[in-house]
Amino acid sequence: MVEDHSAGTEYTAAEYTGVDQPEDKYRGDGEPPLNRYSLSIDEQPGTTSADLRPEPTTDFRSELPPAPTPDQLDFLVPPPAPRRPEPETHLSPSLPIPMPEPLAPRYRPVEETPALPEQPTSTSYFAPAPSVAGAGWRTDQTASWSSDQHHPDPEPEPIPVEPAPERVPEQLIERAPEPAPEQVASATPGATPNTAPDWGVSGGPVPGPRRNEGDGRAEAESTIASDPTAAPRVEVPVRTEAVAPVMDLGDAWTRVLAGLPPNQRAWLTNSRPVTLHESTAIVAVPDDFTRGQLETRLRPDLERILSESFGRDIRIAVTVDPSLDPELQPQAPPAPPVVREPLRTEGSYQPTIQSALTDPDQGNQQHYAQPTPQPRPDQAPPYEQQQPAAQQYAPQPNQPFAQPAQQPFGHQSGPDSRPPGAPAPAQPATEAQGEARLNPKYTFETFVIGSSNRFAHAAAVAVAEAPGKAYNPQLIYGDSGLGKTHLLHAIGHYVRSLYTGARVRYVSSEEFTNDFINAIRDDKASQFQRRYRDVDVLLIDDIQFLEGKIQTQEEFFHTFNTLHNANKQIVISSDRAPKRLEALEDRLRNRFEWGLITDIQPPDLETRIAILRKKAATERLTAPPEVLEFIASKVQTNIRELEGALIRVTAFASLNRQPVDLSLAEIVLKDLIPEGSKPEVTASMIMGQTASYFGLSIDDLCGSSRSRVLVTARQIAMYLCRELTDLSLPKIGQQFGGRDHTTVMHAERKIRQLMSERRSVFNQVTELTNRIKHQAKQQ
Ligand SMILES: Nc1ncnc2c1ncn2[C@@H]1O[C@H](COP(=O)(O)OP(=O)(O)OP(=O)(O)O)[C@@H](O)[C@H]1O
Repeated sequence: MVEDHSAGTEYTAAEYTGVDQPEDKYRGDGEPPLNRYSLSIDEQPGTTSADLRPEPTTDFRSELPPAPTPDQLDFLVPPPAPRRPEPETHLSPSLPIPMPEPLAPRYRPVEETPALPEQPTSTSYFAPAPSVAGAGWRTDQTASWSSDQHHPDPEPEPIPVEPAPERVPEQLIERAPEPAPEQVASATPGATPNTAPDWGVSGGPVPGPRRNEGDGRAEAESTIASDPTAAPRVEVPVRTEAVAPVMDLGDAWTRVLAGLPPNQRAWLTNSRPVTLHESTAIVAVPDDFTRGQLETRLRPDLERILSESFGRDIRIAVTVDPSLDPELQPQAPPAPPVVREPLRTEGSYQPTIQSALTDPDQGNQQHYAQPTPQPRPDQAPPYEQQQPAAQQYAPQPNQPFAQPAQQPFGHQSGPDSRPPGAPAPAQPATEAQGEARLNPKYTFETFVIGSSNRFAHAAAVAVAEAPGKAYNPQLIYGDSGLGKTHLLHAIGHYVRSLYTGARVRYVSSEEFTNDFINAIRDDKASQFQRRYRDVDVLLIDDIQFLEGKIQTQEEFFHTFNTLHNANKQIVISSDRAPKRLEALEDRLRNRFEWGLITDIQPPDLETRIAILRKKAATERLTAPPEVLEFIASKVQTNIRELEGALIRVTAFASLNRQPVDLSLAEIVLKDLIPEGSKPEVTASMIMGQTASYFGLSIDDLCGSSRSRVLVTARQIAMYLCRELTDLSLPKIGQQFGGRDHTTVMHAERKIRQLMSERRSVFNQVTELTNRIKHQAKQQ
């Protein structure tokens, strides 16, 4: 069954082929023959939202959230009301989806939840959590902020080693019996030996609770240490006999430089320590590649030396500051597009996706034009600033999910402390739009429903209609390219169209991580918290990216709790079911299972055809039905790849000034989709083939050179990774020297565009695809 909400009705065979054809029931047990445009329906026109509920026999999948254990509820203050009765959380595939209930908060609404600033600051990274089972910081030395995705390069590129600025005498590092007097003096400027400064330790036992000295900071370690029930810490030995503790990150950094072997120290040539916040040392590096090296290869040694220097556990967080790159400085254009720079906090805050979509150098903004014709000024502003959401995305009357009318979003109690029914605080439309950061193309109207995504879609609609009430959180998982991001954005648009002033924020987990690091670095904790906690709906994409990032998980845990306690909606996407997110903390995974988990499966043939048809219409690509069906029959698992195939076919026709027909499509797709089982293509195959095709090295592809040939080669390789592998954007970015995911997004768009404009690029992509697939088949 395939539905298209853009017209408020479903696709019918007649609509698709232009002739009247009898409706055909979707069989569900196989795919219809190719010579039949059997976009069958089983619903009648005039469908309402109730019709979006899945039929009892559809193959949607849900996971039954387990009942919470008492310790999961302990942290809630006030103690939670009894959890919702079973039927509401334990969905059975054989039941229709329960539609949102008017008042079904999971927990008794907090009477007067204090506004955020008054909240006990001990519920966040910036002030540690109360002592809760499982809520303490992990202190084992293997804990790290970075993903466990290691960069594949075996060794760093040889970089001329510069002498360390100040070499600390060997004996101070290894076994100095007593701190050298001058060392102590420099390490504790203005401090008496007995004074425990904010960050430091005196070398004695771990101090007891020592909190809130007026600046909102906290010592998580102290909290844990004072809690006799806390898990034993894996201590970095406080080597007061061997190493004089330092109080200053600069001094500690000097020891780091002195203590590393030359090949490792080379990576720090242009790096600089920024600040020490609690147990986290922020280090700035010039580029993402170096960041990758620090986060993977150098991390153990860096953290060991820093921990020894301070006499307590120190972890590093690495941030990118391109101004540290001496090569880039003279070439910097007046207003360079920030592609690889992660999110910054206040002031220089750059919504990464926004910049990628709207930056003239980063692709075609028209590409993201609102698909539904909108009255637009000649000079269209960035999409976030186009119109108030209520006008822009107001659902059409015949849309089945257009049930609630526009209403203020403020009827729930929570940290915003708005009285029930009070209108939302005045919020400039442009600001609200910018905050949400939604791609206007990803709406429910442009989302094609089939049996593979019906449940996820229906739940998403329900969540958008009753945020914080229907299912909270909602978690959507599925393989790459199946529409998770699309659904998240669609929820955001729809909420904003239904509730005036609703504060919606979309963020990828990678951006959340970068934002968090930068907030610590810049001491902008409260802005960070406001950004993610003062929202009505938080949409967080690709949560698997948080795996292994212990402190970001910690912060997200508190963000989640704050929002959930206030009945604010959280929607999460993941490439796996929560149970399989092994490197996420249990308490987070448990919380993900509180709400509703829906998966998205690869679409069936009918849905694929409908998606192609929709894509062709929105991109104004002309392709006859038999070509769409041919493409849909060839590309079966990934919708992004499906769209890519359509683009290749139409680009080829456009370059050759030929009509798009079946024979042309066969030629173009012959090598793109080989017969038989799909060979597994890996990123390293793509990078290897691309490098040799262009006469480059893999290091060139990963490096920072921006020569024209290199940029094109790199972008083609990224495009092919996106099209031929299941790797997510951040993972592809990692492969290419730790680049930001927006760089990959940009590359994908750029190559799609260039393929239809430049024959050379089209040929290069085609030839490379052939070579890569050929190699994959051999293996
Ligand atoms: N049901 C659908 N109807 C229309 N377009 C779809 C549908 N599902 C996916 N798409 C399109 O496929 C492309 C990939 O989807 P999306 O980016 O949402 O996938 P994803 O699951 O988030 O992938 P990843 O995990 O790799 O980020 C997008 O252009 C999206 O609009």
